[in-house]
Amino acid sequence: MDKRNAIISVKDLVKTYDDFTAVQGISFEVYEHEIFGLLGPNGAGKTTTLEIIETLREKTSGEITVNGLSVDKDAGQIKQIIGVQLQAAGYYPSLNLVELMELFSGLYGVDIKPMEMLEKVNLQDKAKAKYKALSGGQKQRFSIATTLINSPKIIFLDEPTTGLDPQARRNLWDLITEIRNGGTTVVITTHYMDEAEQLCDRVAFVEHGKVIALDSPDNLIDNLVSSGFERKKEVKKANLEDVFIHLTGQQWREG
Ligand SMILES: Nc1ncnc2c1ncn2[C@@H]1O[C@H](COP(=O)(O)OP(=O)(O)OP(=O)(O)O)[C@@H](O)[C@H]1O
Repeated sequence: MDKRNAIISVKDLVKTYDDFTAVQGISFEVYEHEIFGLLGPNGAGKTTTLEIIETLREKTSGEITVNGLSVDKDAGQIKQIIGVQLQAAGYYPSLNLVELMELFSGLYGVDIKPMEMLEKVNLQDKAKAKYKALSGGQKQRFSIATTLINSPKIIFLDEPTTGLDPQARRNLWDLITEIRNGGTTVVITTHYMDEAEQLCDRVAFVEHGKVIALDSPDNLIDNLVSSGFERKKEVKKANLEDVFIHLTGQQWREG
């Protein structure tokens, strides 16, 4: 197989906060056009790692390139080719979604059609709504739309489905997959292993600031099984989440 093209390369990344080392020499590559998951317990160092790659946080040491650009020398250029979810606090309460899109595109210095951006995330019917009037899933979709404003090569999604119901989560998985299929590389963090299994092409498990495993979900599961691991309880063909989806349907919820 041809070697895949690495769009992000992280080598020996270290981050210390005073005398605490949050990231202890992490190395990994993210390939172009994949959905790459950073998984691990609370406090493992995932957000710190993402924010350093996004050039939003200083590293202590290590080498990082994004599309061949160095975070040390080319932070401005990196910002132009990545999409990052903005903090909800930036969504001025008196503006509607179209106006917010216009505001953000102005900040990025790009000319976009707000309705087209909202259509991408199926929020065209909410164009005149204020952000605070959206449901949790709609807020996340809007936030993902804002990452796409500058037509980025890579988007970073930090726990995009936390707090959402099973339908809204699955809808977001479809959306994230569509974005990837459109040619954008996606880096995501999540605490949901079913999500990582469904969505991610490859995942890195981070624990105490180190990568302890990195592979496709399939390979990681197969390796565990071949080591002799067996689930204690026999798995049913469906789970309670399947019941939820079966009962309530899969369509977008606009209520
Ligand atoms: N600005 C900071 N100053 C000091 N310590 C920090 C700072 N930011 C993060 N940390 C610490 O670094 C460690 C890693 O935090 P980080 O937010 O990267 O973890 P995470 O893997 O994203 O966790 P979670 O899954 O809870 O979001 C934690 O112990 C955290 O308390």
